[in-house]
Amino acid sequence: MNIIKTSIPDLVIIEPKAFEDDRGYFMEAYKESWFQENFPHIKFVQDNESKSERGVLRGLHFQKPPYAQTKLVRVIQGEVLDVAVDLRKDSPTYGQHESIILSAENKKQFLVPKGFAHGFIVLSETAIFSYKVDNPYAPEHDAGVLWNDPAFNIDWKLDESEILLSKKDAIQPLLSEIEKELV
Ligand SMILES: Cc1cn([C@H]2C[C@H](O)[C@@H](COP(=O)(O)OP(=O)(O)O[C@H]3O[C@@H](C)C(=O)[C@@H](O)[C@H]3O)O2)c(=O)[nH]c1=O
Repeated sequence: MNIIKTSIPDLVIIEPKAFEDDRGYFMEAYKESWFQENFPHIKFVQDNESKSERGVLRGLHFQKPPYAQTKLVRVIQGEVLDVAVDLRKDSPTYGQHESIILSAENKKQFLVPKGFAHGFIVLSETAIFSYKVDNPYAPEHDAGVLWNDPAFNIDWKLDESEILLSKKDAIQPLLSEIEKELV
C-alpha cells in the first residue's frame, strides 16, 4: 500500500496494491496490522456502505466531538468525486479542501481525519461507496455545512441542475454560521 500526501496535513490518499490475473483481481482492501503500523492512533469501529445514482451529492458532513470521526473511504462500484474540507480551527489550511476521484477502477482510498467535513458526488450511473469510521454513528452530534458554500469554492464537476441532495443537505448552514462552534 502506498501513502500519498495531499496539500493538507494529515489528509492522505492510500493506494492498495491490486494483483491482476486472468480471473480478475485480488487486493487487500484493509489490513489492520499495516494500518496500526502507519496510523497507530486510528482504530476503526464501524463499516458503512451506501449506493447512489448519478448526480447524488452527499455532504458536507461531520460529527462533533466527542464523536468526531476519522473516515477511510473508497468506491466499490462506479466513480465519485470525493471532497474533504479542513475545518480544524487551528490548522494552517483551515477552510481549504482537497478533491479526488475515487473509483472501482483506480481503487484509491481517502483517509479523512477528524475535524474535516466530508462529501462526495456520483459521476457514474450509480456508485457504491464504502467507508470505515473510528467513532460510532451519533445522530445527536451529526453536523454539516452547505455543499456550495462560496467560502469553499468547490468544483463539483456536474451542473447544478443534475445535483440531487437530501432534504437535510439542501439546507445545511454556511461555514460563517457554524464557525463559532468549531474546535
Ligand atoms: C451515517 C449514518 C446514517 N444512518 C442512518 C440515518 C438515516 O436514517 C440514514 C441516512 O443517513 P444520512 O442521510 O446522514 O446518510 P448520508 O448522507 O449518506 O451520510 C453520510 O454522508 C457521507 C458524505 C459521510 O461522510 C458520512 O459520514 C455520512 O454522514 O441512515 C445510520 O443509521 N448510521 C450511520 O452511520
